[in-house]
Amino acid sequence: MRPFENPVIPQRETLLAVENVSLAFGGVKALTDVSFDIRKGEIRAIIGPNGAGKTSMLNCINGFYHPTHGSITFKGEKRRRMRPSAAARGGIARTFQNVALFKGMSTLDNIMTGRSLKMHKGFFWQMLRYGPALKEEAGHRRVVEDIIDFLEIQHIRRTPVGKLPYGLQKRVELGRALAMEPELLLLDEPMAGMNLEEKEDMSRFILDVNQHFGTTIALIEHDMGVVMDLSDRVVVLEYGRKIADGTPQEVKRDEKVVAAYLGVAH
Ligand SMILES: Nc1ncnc2c1ncn2[C@@H]1O[C@H](COP(=O)(O)OP(=O)(O)OP(=O)(O)O)[C@@H](O)[C@H]1O
Repeated sequence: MRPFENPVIPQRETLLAVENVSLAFGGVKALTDVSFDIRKGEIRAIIGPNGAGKTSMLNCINGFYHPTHGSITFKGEKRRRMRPSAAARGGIARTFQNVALFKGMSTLDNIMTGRSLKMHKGFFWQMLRYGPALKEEAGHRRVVEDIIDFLEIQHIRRTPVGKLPYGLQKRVELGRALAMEPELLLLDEPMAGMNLEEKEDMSRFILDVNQHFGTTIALIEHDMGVVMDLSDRVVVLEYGRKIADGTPQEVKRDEKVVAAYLGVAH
């Protein structure tokens, strides 16, 4: 049993609340009146068949898209519109369905880019390698080296990420998101394209991030085994609408969920 499910632990506070969110692209309704919450410290899965609106929902949460209707409240602050940079500064980091890294740069430098929002001495001073900027950079490097140790990728710290196998690129992307020291980490299909061993490694890192750093995690995942093993609660979308919400066990038994997945290959 995941610690979160222990009945003696009182219900955790809400970190993020999605309320009646709708999103349309012209005539296409990507999301219709979706509400759910993410509690502090939990792993929350967002699942559903292809085109259900999962990525659109993550994009609303981190400010890439602005809901046509509804609102998102993060740490008690309700926002109709939020820019991705403001979301990142506020503590929301994400990874993408297709790895989005600087392919020619090393693992170390890619993860270092995750620290840019934390840098007080601006780019200009960093370029001049001005004293205080150098001292600050050393501090950021220590954080990045800790993340590299944590993710067990010391052996590839100097390798350009474009030369790495896909599974390791996904791990570096996780490292870059962790470098932001997020309160809420959004993972868009973190296991996509991975073999079984890579999936097991990634699952272990996701659980470790959640348990050791207390990071709240929302993840989109198609592999049901992974969803059932990792998540505390699951929200299910179909055609842009929420059709179920509950523990993995509850959701698995839900007739609407079973029907939504019948005949859908995942
Ligand atoms: N930028 C966009 N412009 C137009 N339509 C879009 C855009 N982004 C998403 N959509 C549409 O919104 C709907 C939801 O798409 P979304 O990518 O959020 O689904 P998903 O559940 O993440 O799918 P998948 O599992 O295939 O990644 C789809 O009909 C999609 O075609």
